[in-house]
Amino acid sequence: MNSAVVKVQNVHKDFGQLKALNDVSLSLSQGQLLGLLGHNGAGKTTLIKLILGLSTPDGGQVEVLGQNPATNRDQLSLGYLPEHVSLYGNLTGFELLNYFAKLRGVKPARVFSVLEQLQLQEAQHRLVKTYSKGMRQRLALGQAILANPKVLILDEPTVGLDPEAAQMLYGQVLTLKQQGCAVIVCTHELTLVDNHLDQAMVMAKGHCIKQGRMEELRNLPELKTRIELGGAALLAQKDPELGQYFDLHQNQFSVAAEQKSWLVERLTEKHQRFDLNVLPPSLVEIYHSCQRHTSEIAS
Ligand SMILES: Nc1ncnc2c1ncn2[C@@H]1O[C@H](COP(=O)(O)OP(=O)(O)OP(=O)(O)O)[C@@H](O)[C@H]1O
Repeated sequence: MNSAVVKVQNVHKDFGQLKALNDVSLSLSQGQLLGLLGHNGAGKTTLIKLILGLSTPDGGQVEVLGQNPATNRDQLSLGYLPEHVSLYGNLTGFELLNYFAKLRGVKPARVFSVLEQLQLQEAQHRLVKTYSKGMRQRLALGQAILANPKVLILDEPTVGLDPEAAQMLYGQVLTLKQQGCAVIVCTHELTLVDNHLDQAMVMAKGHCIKQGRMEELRNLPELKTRIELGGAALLAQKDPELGQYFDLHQNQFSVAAEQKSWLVERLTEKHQRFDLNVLPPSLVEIYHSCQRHTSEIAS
């Protein structure tokens, strides 16, 4: 098992009376992608700022690559794509990345490889102000990954992008992840990241409501796995034990993690049905189930 490259332990952060972070912990290993989710004002950006070393916690500890990011920020291999990026429109894509490369002591050859990786080589000599939103966002990702960061933080990276541009951006993020980069993505676009995350953390009112590996979260007892198959209604009628798990409205079986194996076994062994489509709980369902706990938290 890889050791954690980002370790947040029991952090607190207050702004006057407001407890922006309340006993929040997380741990992320090399090559893992963590989704940081939560309503507006939940504390996601505050947490990101602590990890980036842009602010310090009032309690608890933050370690990035074994160091305190607040005191060793310049030495840390950290990339950041903020939610609102302003790029110099009167520079070309190449000039812009070259500028950041010089600033960070990155070899010029890396600029070419990043432009190629992000499929911007054809547009590299055009002014950035002529780029589409998707191209600008890719360029912004380019500046974040220029120095080959070991940890990359993305704040709402796909807002305003069309589905194709958004998928392309996540394609790039997955490549970085495969190369061992640990990635934290803060997003409200749950459907887009559902299949890509290794871990998710749901925050509300400065608390961590739920966190874990996606397999664990999809097996939370309060969530239902859905099973589709042709003629499900007839089968449910014939077999009352199966029938108790039949959802008439959705025309499918709906079962908690605990009974999932039983149901699948029943369908395959007793009824010899192998044409099942098993649909585990989605990230949206996980998120909404967590939000139900939010009202129990005092502001
Ligand atoms: N510098 C600050 N001074 C005072 N309050 C702050 C400061 N920064 C954040 N807050 C407050 O802390 C809480 C958490 O803010 P934060 O920006 O971390 O939320 P968020 O989850 O990133 O929200 P969003 O999804 O809207 O970006 C909010 O109530 C916010 O108003």
